[in-house]
Amino acid sequence: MNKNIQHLYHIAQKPVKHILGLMSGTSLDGLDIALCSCEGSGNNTKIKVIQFKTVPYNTTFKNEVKSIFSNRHADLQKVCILNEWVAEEHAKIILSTLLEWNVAVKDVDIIASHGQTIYHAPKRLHQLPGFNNATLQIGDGDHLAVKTGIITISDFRQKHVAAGGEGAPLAAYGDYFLFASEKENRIMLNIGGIANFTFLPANGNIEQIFCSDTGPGNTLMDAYIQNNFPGQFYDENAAIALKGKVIKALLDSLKADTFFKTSFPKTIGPELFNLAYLEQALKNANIHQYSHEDVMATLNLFTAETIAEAIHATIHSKQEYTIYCSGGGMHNPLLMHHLKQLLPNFQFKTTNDLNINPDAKEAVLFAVLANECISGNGLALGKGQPAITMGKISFPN
Ligand SMILES: Nc1ncnc2c1ncn2[C@@H]1O[C@H](COP(=O)(O)OP(=O)(O)OP(=O)(O)O)[C@@H](O)[C@H]1O
Ligand SMILES: CC(=O)N[C@H]1[C@@H]2OC[C@@H](O2)[C@@H](O)[C@@H]1O[C@H](C)C(=O)O
Repeated sequence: MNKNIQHLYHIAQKPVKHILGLMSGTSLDGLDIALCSCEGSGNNTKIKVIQFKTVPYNTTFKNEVKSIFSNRHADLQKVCILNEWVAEEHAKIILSTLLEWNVAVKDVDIIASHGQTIYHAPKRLHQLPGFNNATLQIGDGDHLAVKTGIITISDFRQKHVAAGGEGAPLAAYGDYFLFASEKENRIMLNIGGIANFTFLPANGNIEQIFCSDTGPGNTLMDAYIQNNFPGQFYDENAAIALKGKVIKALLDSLKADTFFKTSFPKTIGPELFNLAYLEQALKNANIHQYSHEDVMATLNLFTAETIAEAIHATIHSKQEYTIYCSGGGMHNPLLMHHLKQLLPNFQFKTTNDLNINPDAKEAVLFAVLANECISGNGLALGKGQPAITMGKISFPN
């Protein structure tokens, strides 16, 4: 038997595995690294985050990835080169972080790497007859495995597309295993570049469980800041939005896209929600003069309203639900203020209350998916989400 298969077989049977979950999201702020201990699989999964860190990307990394990110006219040679380069950069970050944590490479069983999405093209976006949903993540797993010496599971989204999904959001699988409760109705709300939520009613009816994007999280706010406030990456503590007034006509125009009327589950990315989208909304609303502060105030409320409306559209009963927040947007005080106003009957907590650091949640999700890939079985959730295990396995030699 190939020694790698033998080694993997051994890992798959370990009562406790150490899995390094990696997420590089649409915000391009940094690489989230969560070292997790995983016990069991499926509904019996128990995860502890032993270490977590977001390693911020330097300007070169951001600029290189931005040159192709959600860009239909990207240079194909650049795409080819970056697929390898992103993995090399991630491998360097992993090795230096393990050193900093004093964790030996041999003590990590598996790397679970999301990679970097560079283009996400569900059918509703590309609308090309005869072509299916498609999504592309770079930072190839083979390079990570060879450079780190650790078995790597990567490219989780392709199987979801192959089995009839849109390749995202995948959070439902991890959210169900880690956070479903028989006592409490839960909504797991992640506000990253794009916002998404998982619906977890306490009735135990797996058919009802799904996860969907709601629209922009921070992506439009971040893009506007980066374009108009040189040197700033995001609206820290909503300092700029708090100085502005909402432009109602712009808000209505931003909300007019058919994405918001499409049924769940659905996904989207900065391929739609970008500065061109904002420009078009300004044009449609006939707005020619405005302050940056007013635009930021409007974008902030736009994010909040589209999240709240998606949650209202899902929950028809009078039952109580608790919203567990995660992702960088939960640190935006104005956004959270709006959400609490718009969803007055909901309790707000964070995944910290469920023992998972909210900034680490997505990296933990990929650790869970890798654990399922080697030790679990496919899971059928509701709304036609495919019953599959996900990820491709790369050996170091
Ligand atoms: N103090 C803060 N004030 C306002 N916004 C903040 C704050 N801290 C973080 N953010 C926002 O959170 C963003 C990062 O969020 P996160 O790391 O969850 O995104 P991501 O993982 O890249 O996204 P995705 O889940 O879409 O892939 C920042 O770009 C910023 O917009
Ligand atoms: C294609 C892609 O990378 N999508 C991401 C993105 O970031 C948030 C949202 O858009 C979500 O759909 C997804 O990530 C999370 C981890 C998911 O699949 O659940």
